[in-house]
Amino acid sequence: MDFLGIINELTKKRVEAIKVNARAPGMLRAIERRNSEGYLALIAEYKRASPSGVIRLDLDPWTYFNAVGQYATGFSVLVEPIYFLGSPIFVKIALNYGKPVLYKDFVISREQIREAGELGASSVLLIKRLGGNALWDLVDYAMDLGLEPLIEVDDEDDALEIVNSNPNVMLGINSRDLGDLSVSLDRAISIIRAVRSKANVIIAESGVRGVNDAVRLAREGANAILVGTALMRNVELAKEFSGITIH
Ligand SMILES: O=C(O)c1ccccc1NCC(=O)[C@H](O)[C@H](O)COP(=O)(O)O
Repeated sequence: MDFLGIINELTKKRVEAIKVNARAPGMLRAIERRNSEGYLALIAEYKRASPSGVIRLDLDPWTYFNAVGQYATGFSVLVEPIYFLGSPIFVKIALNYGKPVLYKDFVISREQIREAGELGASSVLLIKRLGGNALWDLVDYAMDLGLEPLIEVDDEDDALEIVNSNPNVMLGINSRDLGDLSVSLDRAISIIRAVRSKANVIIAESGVRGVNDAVRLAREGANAILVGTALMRNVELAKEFSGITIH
């Protein structure tokens, strides 16, 4: 098939996605359900690039979601267009698979949360260090729109502040320091240990390279792992990640 034939087929699929008008199922309940079955929940992230560079451009969203969908509890979709080569259309495409969908951006405004709701996402990422004093207003606004906030932290003090303020929210613990972009699973595990007795649901984000990393996080009390790079590079890992038990 020549390029025009290929792009014509892809464009037809994209147009179909644009027509989708649906709300994805809830992320929190899906994680709790997977945990009740005795397994760590996997949130598979569609991530084409990052500030470190291009990850994968030859893996279209349909191929990715088809490959990981049967093993993932939910999807995370980057919509940030500059560093991550993301797009809101990827959220619409993810809706086709009947799974919860996390709208992933650097959210600083109600307009972005409104976009997440209009697209049909289940959940929206709110980064504690980015939200600052507006964080709880953004949390309330998201919940008013029927979205589940995932509040992300990368240090122990912020994690404790969140779980002491609202233990019922989903807490994302990022092993990536959003200041210097260093990644440390040990730091994430230290934060998990500090809050696991108080947190409702802990999602360990970033730096999961393989099964051993995921098993460590499960043993320390993570309810879910959010994996991007490793899955974009090898979608076969989804099956392995989905079979990790929690204690
Ligand atoms: O992924 C990055 O390099 C990054 C840099 C700066 C801010 C945020 C960044 N990532 C966003 C994420 O939260 C990750 O995409 C997600 O946790 C998956 O991480 P990974 O499995 O390590 O790709």
